[in-house]
Amino acid sequence: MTADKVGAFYLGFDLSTQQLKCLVIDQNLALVHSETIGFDKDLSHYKTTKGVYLHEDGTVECPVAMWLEAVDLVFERMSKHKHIDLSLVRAMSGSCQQHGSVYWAESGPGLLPKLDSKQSLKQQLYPEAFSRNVAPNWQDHSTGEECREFEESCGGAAQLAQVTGSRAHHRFTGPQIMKIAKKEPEVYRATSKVSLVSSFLASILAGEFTPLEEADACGMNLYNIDKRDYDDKLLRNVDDDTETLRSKLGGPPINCDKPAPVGTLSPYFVEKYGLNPECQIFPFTGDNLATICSLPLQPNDVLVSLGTSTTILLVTDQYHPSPNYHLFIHPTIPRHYMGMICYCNGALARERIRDQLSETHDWEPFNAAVKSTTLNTDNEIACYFPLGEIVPNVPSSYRRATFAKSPDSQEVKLELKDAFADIAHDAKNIVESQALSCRVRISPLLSKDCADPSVDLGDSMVHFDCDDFPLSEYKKRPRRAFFVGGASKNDAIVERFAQVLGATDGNFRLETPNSCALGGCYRAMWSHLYYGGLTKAPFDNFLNEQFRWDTDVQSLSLTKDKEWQYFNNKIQALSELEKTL
Ligand SMILES: Nc1ncnc2c1ncn2[C@@H]1O[C@H](COP(=O)(O)OP(=O)(O)O)[C@@H](O)[C@H]1O
Ligand SMILES: O=C(CO)[C@@H](O)[C@H](O)COP(=O)(O)O
Repeated sequence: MTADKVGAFYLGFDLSTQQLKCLVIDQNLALVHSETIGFDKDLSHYKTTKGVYLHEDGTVECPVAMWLEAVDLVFERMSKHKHIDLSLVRAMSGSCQQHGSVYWAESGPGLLPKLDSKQSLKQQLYPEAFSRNVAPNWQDHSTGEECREFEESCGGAAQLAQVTGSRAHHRFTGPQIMKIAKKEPEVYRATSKVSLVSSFLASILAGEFTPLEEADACGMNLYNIDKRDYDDKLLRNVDDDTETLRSKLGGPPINCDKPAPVGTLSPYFVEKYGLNPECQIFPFTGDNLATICSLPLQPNDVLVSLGTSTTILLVTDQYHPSPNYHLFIHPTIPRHYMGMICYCNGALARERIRDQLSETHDWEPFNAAVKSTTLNTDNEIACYFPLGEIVPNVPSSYRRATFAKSPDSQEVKLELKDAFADIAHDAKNIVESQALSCRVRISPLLSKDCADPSVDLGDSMVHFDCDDFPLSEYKKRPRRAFFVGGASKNDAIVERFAQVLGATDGNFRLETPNSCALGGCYRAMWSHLYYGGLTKAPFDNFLNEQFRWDTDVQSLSLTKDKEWQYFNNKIQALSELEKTL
């Protein structure tokens, strides 16, 4: 690239529920250092449990002062590190837990530019700068009433999803602010500005109040994605005076189409920790949105996170909202969205079957069944939901069936079963059906040109979630699939998922506990270079070229067409089976 990059560092933060993490990368995208402040351990005087206060009524919140202390502590530790010259940091960005909100008092934003480096952030900002000492956390589930009102005001869950990318959720910021306006009216009145956790941290670092970032603002149930503006009908759920609320929200969110700094680093950090006064602060976003920036994900690529839950993140140009998943504006690729599908029943459901095959909780018998080519499950389909499921939205349930296609009508007939021949069938079927559920849910989000022209699926209709689809919808295949999370180290599970999803341009596995903070580093670096005219490459091309493919991901085998086509036959059966739930 250019000489300007020589000796440059970029910082990526992640202010999550349990910790504040800061990663340092160099100009070659190599990780140079990582610093973590664990809230329960390093700031134990706040007496949080896993970073939060849990209340009996379902309220979950985090102390804002703890975050201020964590920011000073992370810089203090990094400044003592011999190998990191903080004056070489050119830019910072990062991510934070989504949906959480911080409430500034009238005097709060004005205090930010005047911070004295001889005192701490907490001494100078807390409690005066805030109208509320605690911030609602995404685990809060105390806003059932508010969610109902949000959906009713819009005509229902599907309509709210159409406008904002998601139906109403307890954790989303709109219902949370509504609850505070209703139940703590004096606090709401005393609030001059509301930040998301992401814009709060960006404001602290920039030393001035910073508006919300547009991609993260999609997690509020307040932002009209089509109009790219707050929706007055939805704002009225919180405050009849929508202009007042717009002002509290800090005006229009920061547009993600082109990178621009929200400011340069506050003199507070420059003087106190020896950072560069020209260091740029670029917008911060939500953790999932930053995760897609940690990989060279391009349109129609999919990230499959096989953690406790299964979460699919996907880059799409198709705005096809559903009450069962989320769409957010993409933080770095213009005219694109991030689709996020969360399943409750991932690893724990698989573990139950594993344990029926092995008293010692060994994955080997489970894996042998998943990989078996002789165990015949061709006409079997099943759903395993020990927990109520989000997609499809059903209570805890198990269903097993065999199926047959009637030769004349193309219809699929199910025969429900209490059990299959043995548990090995369940092992194979659970992995296949979890993956098939992902395949049918991501298809409507893939571009039309992802359809495989060599495949004819017929004209039958199927039903998933709130929509009827022609079977031809499922000719689409993602471009590349990236696997992360605990179960991604299991070859049998990953290979089966890869076969069912059918990515055309490769399957990859990566092991990193740092995704969102790393996404912040990459966004900081690309934004700095793009804004300074040092690269013209869009974010996805830039990362695709610069990415450390040799060291940071493992390339898995390509999906064979035949293996993918095998599962075409089970789509109608899954649709019929879900109708029985
Ligand atoms: N070798 C393995 N095979 C299958 N699953 C595994 C394996 N190792 C870990 N897992 C699964 O990974 C899950 C945890 O995933 P992880 O990403 O670490 O958690 P979290 O989502 O809580 O961050 C466990 O519940 C376990 O079922
Ligand atoms: O609510 C969501 C996404 O909608 C969660 O993914 C939180 O954003 C998780 O935050 P962490 O504590 O994991 O950072």
